[in-house]
Amino acid sequence: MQIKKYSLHFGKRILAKNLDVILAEDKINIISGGNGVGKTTFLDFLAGVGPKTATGEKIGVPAQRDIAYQLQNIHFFPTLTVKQTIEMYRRFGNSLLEDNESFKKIKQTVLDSIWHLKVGQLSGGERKIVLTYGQCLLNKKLYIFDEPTSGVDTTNAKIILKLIAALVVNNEKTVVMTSHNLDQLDGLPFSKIDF
Ligand SMILES: Nc1ncnc2c1ncn2[C@@H]1O[C@H](COP(=O)(O)OP(=O)(O)OP(=O)(O)O)[C@@H](O)[C@H]1O
Repeated sequence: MQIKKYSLHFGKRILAKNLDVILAEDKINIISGGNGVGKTTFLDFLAGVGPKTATGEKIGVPAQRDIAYQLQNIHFFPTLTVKQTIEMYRRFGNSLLEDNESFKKIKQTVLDSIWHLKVGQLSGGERKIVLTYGQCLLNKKLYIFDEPTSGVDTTNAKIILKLIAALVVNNEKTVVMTSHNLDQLDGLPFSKIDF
């Protein structure tokens, strides 16, 4: 997948001009850069929900129905239990993926102990883990995550990233995410795109 001549401006403020971005198919693509450089807006553009002032030619980017996009500040049904939430994702997605070691591990170490709690009762980090687990179950071609590990402790961040890596390694999906913490990606296949 490739974006040619990506440009973004807000009024007179130019954030990107004619950038060419190639997305690796076999690695997690990390959009990296300081606060406010336009990382989230690029993800919005990729997902087809960006502002009109974000433009560029998308080559090989799938249709919106084949894209899973997890926003940074997740809003979800607080009265559903974790079990109900995951079961909903299972219906939409590919529950066979749960046989993967990373899925099993996160289920056992995190999800099982909160399985019957309501999403509204969870901590911010726990909520993120539940929803990232669900997103990874979806059967899409392109997965976009905006800072999936922010607010998550180091141990759980590693587990989440392994889950995301399983999409590219075992499942041949394209993954794009933003992160301010590249150290967490040590040992995982990733390719950095600087903004
Ligand atoms: N609708 C808008 N009108 C004007 N400026 C905007 C609008 N939306 C975003 N911006 C500005 O564009 C810049 C890029 O925003 P964006 O959310 O893409 O940054 P980011 O790189 O993801 O930052 P962070 O790392 O802090 O999340 C910011 O300075 C933001 O204030």
